[in-house]
Amino acid sequence: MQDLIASSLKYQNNTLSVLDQYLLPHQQVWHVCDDVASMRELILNLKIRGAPLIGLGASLLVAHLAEQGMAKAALAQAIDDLEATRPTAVNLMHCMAKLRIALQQDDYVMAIVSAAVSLFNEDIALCESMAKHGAALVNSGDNILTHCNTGALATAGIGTALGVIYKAQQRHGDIHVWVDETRPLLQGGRLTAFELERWQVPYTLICDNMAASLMAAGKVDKIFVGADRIAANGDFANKVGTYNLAVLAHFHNIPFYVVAPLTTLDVSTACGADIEIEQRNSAEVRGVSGSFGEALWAPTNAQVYNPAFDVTPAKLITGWVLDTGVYDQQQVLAGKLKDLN
Ligand SMILES: CSC[C@H]1O[C@H](OP(=O)(O)O)[C@H](O)[C@@H]1O
Repeated sequence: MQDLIASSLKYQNNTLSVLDQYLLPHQQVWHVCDDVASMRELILNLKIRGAPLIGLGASLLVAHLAEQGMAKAALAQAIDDLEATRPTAVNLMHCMAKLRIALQQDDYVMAIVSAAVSLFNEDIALCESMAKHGAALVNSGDNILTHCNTGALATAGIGTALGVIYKAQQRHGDIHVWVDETRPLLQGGRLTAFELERWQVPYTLICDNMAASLMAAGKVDKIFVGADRIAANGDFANKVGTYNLAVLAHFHNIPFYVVAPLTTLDVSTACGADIEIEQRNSAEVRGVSGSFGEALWAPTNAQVYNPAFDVTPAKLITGWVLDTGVYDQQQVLAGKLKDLN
């Protein structure tokens, strides 16, 4: 398989490597990955994360295993096991479905490698398209709020929502970004801040509970977020805390945009209530340190609720920025997204 290089995923000299996003920004550690168990561990612990990227990482691993001579039945099992790793982001299921089709071909090794390479290169192009459409919505001097991390670290290209912000800054040169730290795993404070510094985009880091007062003070002009799964009616699942922002934006009449590739649309899921929300372990909320895993701040036995995502209804969304264009609420509530699939 040809060399493929992205910000946090690379296939070089027949070796698949993943940049450990859990350790960023203070440590940059690349892990070589050559088996299903290690890819599952990397995905489960958000060392590789981001809806598009986990699908691409899993796909490149399957292609690598196919080239290494893994038997057809074992490849089918690998696809099943990888697909089962995290339930909410549909990109993983989309990629694994493509590989299952490739596995049925006579020359399934070539077909799987070709599919994995196409998925990777397509993602780069999808990011550019989303960024172009989304940047057209940004005005000079805008203060944009974003949540979690949706940049190059989470994709093979420049990102989804953060790709829009990057392209808008290239166009205007004078935007500012409010960065939600995004509890509990701090993808915003750790990863989005890291990327915006790299891109020299001015930003201010905030705690998630500060967004409301900034909106009340008129300091937020637009909100752009990513998505893990968009239902047929336009509802979408995204990092927990997104729904908070949508309700606040609606109250304060602030444009709220979701940015995702069309492949994040899952027309087989009718509405947001049908999206499975991944429940994660309590240690992430309690905070764990030290070799004994003692809680950093909450009592060790605290009861914890830790959904990784929440669902935002279509009625709170101003626009859906896809690689195919921007769709407003009237179009989506009239069923436009189903026509796109
Ligand atoms: C372009 S990434 C989309 C999506 O994935 C992130 O979730 P996680 O960090 O748990 O992988 C987050 O919800 C982003 O908006």
